[in-house]
Amino acid sequence: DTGSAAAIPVNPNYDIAYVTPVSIGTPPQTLHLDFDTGSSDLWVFSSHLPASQIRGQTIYVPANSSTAKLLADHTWSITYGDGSASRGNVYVDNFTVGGLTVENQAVQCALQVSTSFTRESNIDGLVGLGFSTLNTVVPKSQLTFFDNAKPHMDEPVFTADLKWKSEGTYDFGFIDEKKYTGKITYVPVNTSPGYWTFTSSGYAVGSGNFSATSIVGIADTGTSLVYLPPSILTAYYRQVEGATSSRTYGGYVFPCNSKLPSFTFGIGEARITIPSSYISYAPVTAGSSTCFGGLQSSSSLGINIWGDVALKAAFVVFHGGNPPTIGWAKK
Ligand SMILES: CCNC(=O)c1c(-c2ccccc2)csc1NC(=O)CNCCc1c[nH]c2ccccc12
Repeated sequence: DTGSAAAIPVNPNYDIAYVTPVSIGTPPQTLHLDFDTGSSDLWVFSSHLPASQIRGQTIYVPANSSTAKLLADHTWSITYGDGSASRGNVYVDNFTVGGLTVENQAVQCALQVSTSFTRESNIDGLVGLGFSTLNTVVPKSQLTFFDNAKPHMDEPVFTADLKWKSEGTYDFGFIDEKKYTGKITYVPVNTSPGYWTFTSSGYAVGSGNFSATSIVGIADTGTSLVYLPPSILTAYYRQVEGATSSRTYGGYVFPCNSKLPSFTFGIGEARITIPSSYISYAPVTAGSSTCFGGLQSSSSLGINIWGDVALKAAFVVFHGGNPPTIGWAKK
Protein backbone atom coordinates (compact mmCIF):
# COMPACT_ATOMS: atom_id res chain seq x y z
CA ASP A 1 0.00 0.00 0.00
CA THR A 2 0.94 3.65 -0.42
CA GLY A 3 -0.58 7.02 0.45
CA SER A 4 -0.01 10.67 -0.36
CA ALA A 5 -1.54 13.70 1.34
CA ALA A 6 -1.11 17.48 1.39
CA ALA A 7 0.86 19.37 4.04
CA ILE A 8 -0.96 22.71 4.25
CA PRO A 9 0.41 25.74 6.17
CA VAL A 10 -2.04 26.64 8.94
CA ASN A 11 -1.33 30.34 8.42
CA PRO A 12 -1.00 32.05 5.01
CA ASN A 13 1.73 34.45 6.22
CA TYR A 14 4.02 32.39 8.48
CA ASP A 15 4.79 28.65 8.47
CA ILE A 16 3.80 28.07 12.10
CA ALA A 17 2.73 24.49 11.36
CA TYR A 18 1.34 22.29 8.58
CA VAL A 19 -1.87 20.24 8.66
CA THR A 20 -2.88 17.20 6.63
CA PRO A 21 -6.46 16.01 5.99
CA VAL A 22 -7.25 12.55 7.43
CA SER A 23 -10.43 10.42 7.62
CA ILE A 24 -11.43 8.75 10.88
CA GLY A 25 -14.25 6.25 11.40
CA THR A 26 -17.42 5.14 9.62
CA PRO A 27 -18.85 7.18 8.00
CA PRO A 28 -15.53 9.04 7.61
CA GLN A 29 -14.98 12.15 9.70
CA THR A 30 -12.37 14.47 8.11
CA LEU A 31 -9.98 16.29 10.43
CA HIS A 32 -6.85 18.35 9.68
CA LEU A 33 -3.97 17.09 11.81
CA ASP A 34 -0.36 18.21 12.37
CA PHE A 35 1.94 15.32 11.34
CA ASP A 36 4.66 15.46 13.96
CA THR A 37 7.93 13.47 13.80
CA GLY A 38 8.83 15.03 17.18
CA SER A 39 6.20 13.12 19.18
CA SER A 40 4.35 9.78 19.10
CA ASP A 41 0.75 10.39 20.21
CA LEU A 42 -2.11 10.56 17.70
CA TRP A 43 -4.61 12.81 19.46
CA VAL A 44 -7.63 14.77 18.27
CA PHE A 45 -10.03 17.44 19.43
CA SER A 46 -13.08 15.43 20.41
CA SER A 47 -16.69 15.56 21.55
CA HIS A 48 -15.38 14.99 25.09
CA LEU A 49 -13.87 18.50 25.22
CA PRO A 50 -15.61 21.34 27.05
CA ALA A 51 -16.95 23.86 24.51
CA SER A 52 -14.76 26.54 26.13
CA GLN A 53 -11.62 24.78 24.86
CA ILE A 54 -12.79 24.55 21.23
CA ARG A 55 -12.34 27.56 18.95
CA GLY A 56 -13.24 26.54 15.40
CA GLN A 57 -11.48 23.17 15.38
CA THR A 58 -13.24 20.15 13.85
CA ILE A 59 -13.90 17.50 16.51
CA TYR A 60 -13.92 13.70 16.24
CA VAL A 61 -17.18 12.23 17.57
CA PRO A 62 -16.57 8.53 18.32
CA ALA A 63 -20.29 8.07 19.07
CA ASN A 64 -20.99 8.82 15.39
CA SER A 65 -18.57 6.15 14.13
CA SER A 66 -19.87 2.56 13.86
CA THR A 67 -16.25 1.29 13.85
CA ALA A 68 -15.08 3.20 16.96
CA LYS A 69 -14.32 1.09 20.01
CA LEU A 70 -13.40 2.54 23.41
CA LEU A 71 -10.07 1.21 24.74
CA ALA A 72 -11.42 0.76 28.27
CA ASP A 73 -9.39 2.11 31.21
CA HIS A 74 -6.71 3.64 28.96
CA THR A 75 -5.72 7.31 29.30
CA TRP A 76 -3.02 9.60 27.98
CA SER A 77 -1.41 12.88 28.95
CA ILE A 78 1.30 14.76 27.07
CA THR A 79 3.27 17.95 27.73
CA TYR A 80 5.48 19.44 25.00
CA GLY A 81 8.66 21.39 25.58
CA ASP A 82 6.89 24.67 24.76
CA GLY A 83 4.60 24.07 27.75
CA SER A 84 1.54 23.12 25.71
CA ALA A 85 -0.33 20.01 26.83
CA SER A 86 -3.34 17.77 26.31
CA ARG A 87 -4.85 14.62 27.88
CA GLY A 88 -7.82 12.28 27.47
CA ASN A 89 -9.06 8.77 26.75
CA VAL A 90 -8.50 6.34 23.86
CA TYR A 91 -10.58 4.76 21.08
CA VAL A 92 -9.49 2.55 18.21
CA ASP A 93 -11.00 3.24 14.79
CA ASN A 94 -10.28 3.20 11.05
CA PHE A 95 -7.74 5.89 10.12
CA THR A 96 -7.04 6.87 6.51
CA VAL A 97 -4.32 9.19 5.15
CA GLY A 98 -4.19 9.87 1.42
CA GLY A 99 -5.77 6.53 0.51
CA LEU A 100 -3.77 4.45 3.02
CA THR A 101 -6.01 2.92 5.74
CA VAL A 102 -5.06 1.46 9.12
CA GLU A 103 -7.87 -0.38 10.92
CA ASN A 104 -7.80 -0.29 14.72
CA GLN A 105 -5.54 2.77 14.94
CA ALA A 106 -5.42 4.18 18.48
CA VAL A 107 -7.10 7.59 18.31
CA GLN A 108 -6.47 9.51 21.51
CA CYS A 109 -9.46 11.76 22.26
CA ALA A 110 -8.77 14.99 24.13
CA LEU A 111 -10.74 15.72 27.27
CA GLN A 112 -8.51 18.71 27.97
CA VAL A 113 -6.18 20.85 25.82
CA SER A 114 -4.01 23.83 26.83
CA THR A 115 -4.76 27.35 25.58
CA SER A 116 -2.04 27.26 22.92
CA PHE A 117 -3.94 24.42 21.20
CA THR A 118 -7.32 26.08 21.67
CA ARG A 119 -5.88 29.21 20.00
CA GLU A 120 -4.72 27.25 16.93
CA SER A 121 -8.15 27.01 15.30
CA ASN A 122 -6.76 25.28 12.16
CA ILE A 123 -5.16 22.35 14.02
CA ASP A 124 -7.62 19.58 14.97
CA GLY A 125 -4.93 17.42 16.59
CA LEU A 126 -1.58 15.72 15.99
CA VAL A 127 -0.35 12.53 14.32
CA GLY A 128 2.83 11.47 16.10
CA LEU A 129 5.41 10.00 13.71
CA GLY A 130 8.20 9.59 16.25
CA PHE A 131 9.06 6.17 17.65
CA SER A 132 6.26 4.38 19.50
CA THR A 133 8.41 4.21 22.66
CA LEU A 134 7.42 7.86 23.26
CA ASN A 135 3.66 7.15 23.22
CA THR A 136 2.04 8.29 26.49
CA VAL A 137 -1.01 5.96 26.66
CA VAL A 138 -1.24 3.98 29.93
CA PRO A 139 -1.48 1.18 31.01
CA LYS A 140 -0.56 -0.12 27.49
CA SER A 141 1.28 2.26 25.11
CA GLN A 142 -0.05 2.41 21.54
CA LEU A 143 1.59 2.22 18.11
CA THR A 144 1.92 5.19 15.76
CA PHE A 145 0.09 5.27 12.43
CA PHE A 146 3.44 4.62 10.70
CA ASP A 147 4.21 1.55 12.85
CA ASN A 148 0.70 0.17 12.21
CA ALA A 149 0.88 0.89 8.46
CA LYS A 150 4.49 -0.27 7.88
CA PRO A 151 3.76 -4.01 7.38
CA HIS A 152 1.22 -3.13 4.64
CA MET A 153 3.42 -0.56 2.89
CA ASP A 154 5.32 -1.19 -0.36
CA GLU A 155 8.37 0.24 1.45
CA PRO A 156 8.69 1.02 5.20
CA VAL A 157 9.15 4.77 4.57
CA PHE A 158 7.43 8.10 4.68
CA THR A 159 8.73 11.31 3.13
CA ALA A 160 8.25 15.00 3.97
CA ASP A 161 8.22 17.60 1.21
CA LEU A 162 7.31 20.72 3.23
CA LYS A 163 7.27 24.06 1.41
CA TRP A 164 7.78 27.70 2.32
CA LYS A 165 4.37 29.40 2.57
CA SER A 166 2.81 26.85 0.26
CA GLU A 167 1.34 23.36 0.17
CA GLY A 168 3.71 20.37 0.30
CA THR A 169 3.14 16.64 0.68
CA TYR A 170 3.65 13.68 2.99
CA ASP A 171 4.05 10.40 1.06
CA PHE A 172 3.74 6.99 2.71
CA GLY A 173 5.21 3.73 1.40
CA PHE A 174 7.14 5.10 -1.57
CA ILE A 175 9.79 7.63 -2.61
CA ASP A 176 8.68 10.00 -5.38
CA GLU A 177 11.75 10.62 -7.56
CA LYS A 178 10.05 13.73 -9.04
CA LYS A 179 10.15 15.50 -5.67
CA TYR A 180 13.94 15.92 -5.39
CA THR A 181 17.08 16.60 -7.41
CA GLY A 182 20.46 14.81 -7.23
CA LYS A 183 20.82 11.96 -4.78
CA ILE A 184 19.40 11.20 -1.32
CA THR A 185 22.11 11.04 1.37
CA TYR A 186 21.16 8.64 4.16
CA VAL A 187 22.65 8.87 7.68
CA PRO A 188 22.09 6.64 10.75
CA VAL A 189 19.30 7.33 13.27
CA ASN A 190 19.66 6.83 17.02
CA THR A 191 16.20 5.61 18.05
CA SER A 192 16.82 5.45 21.81
CA PRO A 193 15.68 9.06 22.52
CA GLY A 194 12.48 8.15 20.63
CA TYR A 195 12.96 10.94 18.09
CA TRP A 196 14.46 10.78 14.57
CA THR A 197 17.88 11.67 16.00
CA PHE A 198 20.81 12.01 13.57
CA THR A 199 24.19 13.77 13.37
CA SER A 200 24.76 16.66 10.97
CA SER A 201 28.36 17.03 9.71
CA GLY A 202 28.58 20.82 10.17
CA TYR A 203 27.41 24.20 8.94
CA ALA A 204 28.24 27.34 6.98
CA VAL A 205 26.86 30.88 7.25
CA GLY A 206 26.06 32.45 3.88
CA SER A 207 28.97 31.98 1.44
CA GLY A 208 31.44 31.46 4.33
CA ASN A 209 33.65 28.44 4.95
CA PHE A 210 32.01 25.19 5.97
CA SER A 211 32.72 24.38 9.64
CA ALA A 212 33.03 20.59 10.02
CA THR A 213 31.52 19.77 13.42
CA SER A 214 29.13 17.04 14.58
CA ILE A 215 25.70 18.38 15.51
CA VAL A 216 23.39 15.79 17.11
CA GLY A 217 19.76 16.81 16.58
CA ILE A 218 16.27 15.66 15.69
CA ALA A 219 14.27 16.03 12.49
CA ASP A 220 11.03 17.47 13.81
CA THR A 221 8.10 18.35 11.52
CA GLY A 222 6.09 19.43 14.61
CA THR A 223 8.44 22.27 15.59
CA SER A 224 8.40 25.47 13.50
CA LEU A 225 11.96 26.72 13.98
CA VAL A 226 15.55 25.44 14.07
CA TYR A 227 17.25 25.30 17.48
CA LEU A 228 21.07 24.96 17.42
CA PRO A 229 24.03 25.41 19.82
CA PRO A 230 24.70 29.08 20.82
CA SER A 231 28.14 29.15 19.14
CA ILE A 232 26.46 28.56 15.75
CA LEU A 233 23.84 31.22 16.47
CA THR A 234 26.53 33.78 17.35
CA ALA A 235 28.35 33.00 14.08
CA TYR A 236 25.12 33.47 12.13
CA TYR A 237 23.63 36.58 13.74
CA ARG A 238 27.04 38.32 13.84
CA GLN A 239 26.39 38.77 10.09
CA VAL A 240 22.96 40.38 10.61
CA GLU A 241 22.81 44.17 11.02
CA GLY A 242 20.97 45.08 14.25
CA ALA A 243 20.45 41.48 15.44
CA THR A 244 20.19 40.97 19.19
CA SER A 245 19.16 38.18 21.52
CA SER A 246 16.02 39.61 23.13
CA ARG A 247 14.87 38.60 26.60
CA THR A 248 11.52 40.24 25.82
CA TYR A 249 10.83 38.03 22.80
CA GLY A 250 12.84 35.02 24.02
CA GLY A 251 15.29 34.78 21.15
CA TYR A 252 17.21 36.45 18.34
CA VAL A 253 15.38 39.36 16.71
CA PHE A 254 16.50 41.84 14.05
CA PRO A 255 15.11 44.71 11.94
CA CYS A 256 12.82 43.12 9.33
CA ASN A 257 14.65 44.96 6.53
CA SER A 258 18.07 43.60 7.58
CA LYS A 259 19.92 41.54 4.98
CA LEU A 260 20.15 37.91 6.15
CA PRO A 261 22.69 35.31 5.02
CA SER A 262 21.52 31.81 4.08
CA PHE A 263 22.42 28.88 6.39
CA THR A 264 23.91 25.61 5.13
CA PHE A 265 24.08 22.37 7.10
CA GLY A 266 25.89 19.16 6.27
CA ILE A 267 24.48 15.68 5.86
CA GLY A 268 27.62 13.60 5.42
CA GLU A 269 29.30 15.01 2.30
CA ALA A 270 25.99 16.59 1.15
CA ARG A 271 24.93 20.15 1.87
CA ILE A 272 21.43 21.58 2.41
CA THR A 273 21.06 25.36 2.23
CA ILE A 274 18.23 27.19 4.00
CA PRO A 275 17.47 30.35 1.99
CA SER A 276 17.59 33.61 3.96
CA SER A 277 13.87 34.18 3.28
CA TYR A 278 13.06 31.14 5.48
CA ILE A 279 15.11 32.61 8.34
CA SER A 280 13.29 35.95 8.46
CA TYR A 281 10.51 34.09 10.20
CA ALA A 282 7.88 36.60 11.30
CA PRO A 283 7.38 40.06 12.84
CA VAL A 284 7.52 39.74 16.66
CA THR A 285 3.98 41.17 16.79
CA ALA A 286 1.62 41.94 13.91
CA GLY A 287 2.88 44.94 11.92
CA SER A 288 6.15 45.28 13.87
CA SER A 289 9.35 46.15 11.97
CA THR A 290 11.25 43.81 14.32
CA CYS A 291 11.43 40.22 13.08
CA PHE A 292 11.97 36.95 14.97
CA GLY A 293 14.63 34.63 13.57
CA GLY A 294 13.96 31.15 12.21
CA LEU A 295 17.29 30.03 13.77
CA GLN A 296 17.28 30.10 17.58
CA SER A 297 19.45 28.80 20.41
CA SER A 298 18.97 25.30 21.77
CA SER A 299 20.87 26.09 25.00
CA SER A 300 17.67 26.05 27.12
CA LEU A 301 16.20 22.98 25.38
CA GLY A 302 18.91 20.38 25.95
CA ILE A 303 18.34 19.17 22.41
CA ASN A 304 19.06 20.50 18.89
CA ILE A 305 15.95 20.60 16.71
CA TRP A 306 15.85 20.72 12.90
CA GLY A 307 12.28 22.01 12.65
CA ASP A 308 10.21 23.13 9.67
CA VAL A 309 12.54 26.04 8.77
CA ALA A 310 15.20 23.42 7.88
CA LEU A 311 12.95 20.60 6.67
CA LYS A 312 11.24 22.76 4.05
CA ALA A 313 14.66 23.35 2.44
CA ALA A 314 14.93 19.63 1.64
CA PHE A 315 13.18 16.42 0.63
CA VAL A 316 13.40 14.19 3.72
CA VAL A 317 13.03 10.39 3.82
CA PHE A 318 12.12 8.82 7.16
CA HIS A 319 13.16 5.21 6.53
CA GLY A 320 11.69 2.84 9.10
CA GLY A 321 13.86 -0.15 8.22
CA ASN A 322 16.12 -2.21 10.50
CA PRO A 323 17.88 -0.04 11.54
CA PRO A 324 15.97 3.14 10.73
CA THR A 325 17.83 5.81 8.74
CA ILE A 326 17.03 9.34 7.56
CA GLY A 327 17.69 10.61 4.04
CA TRP A 328 18.08 14.19 2.84
CA ALA A 329 18.02 15.53 -0.72
CA LYS A 330 17.98 18.94 -2.39
CA LYS A 331 14.84 19.85 -4.32
C1 LIG B 1 8.18 23.72 20.28
C2 LIG B 1 7.63 22.33 20.17
N1 LIG B 1 8.74 21.38 20.27
C3 LIG B 1 9.03 20.83 21.46
O1 LIG B 1 8.45 21.09 22.49
C4 LIG B 1 10.08 19.79 21.46
C5 LIG B 1 11.19 19.69 22.36
C6 LIG B 1 11.53 20.66 23.37
C7 LIG B 1 12.05 20.20 24.57
C8 LIG B 1 12.39 21.13 25.56
C9 LIG B 1 12.20 22.51 25.34
C10 LIG B 1 11.66 22.95 24.11
C11 LIG B 1 11.32 22.03 23.13
C12 LIG B 1 11.96 18.57 22.17
S1 LIG B 1 11.31 17.67 20.89
C13 LIG B 1 10.07 18.75 20.56
N2 LIG B 1 9.21 18.55 19.54
C14 LIG B 1 7.89 18.39 19.75
O2 LIG B 1 7.37 18.38 20.80
C15 LIG B 1 7.10 18.25 18.48
N3 LIG B 1 5.70 18.37 18.78
C16 LIG B 1 5.26 19.76 19.00
C17 LIG B 1 3.75 19.74 19.13
C18 LIG B 1 3.28 21.10 19.46
C19 LIG B 1 3.45 21.75 20.66
N4 LIG B 1 2.81 22.97 20.61
C20 LIG B 1 2.27 23.12 19.37
C21 LIG B 1 1.55 24.20 18.82
C22 LIG B 1 1.10 24.07 17.51
C23 LIG B 1 1.37 22.92 16.77
C24 LIG B 1 2.09 21.85 17.32
C25 LIG B 1 2.53 21.97 18.63
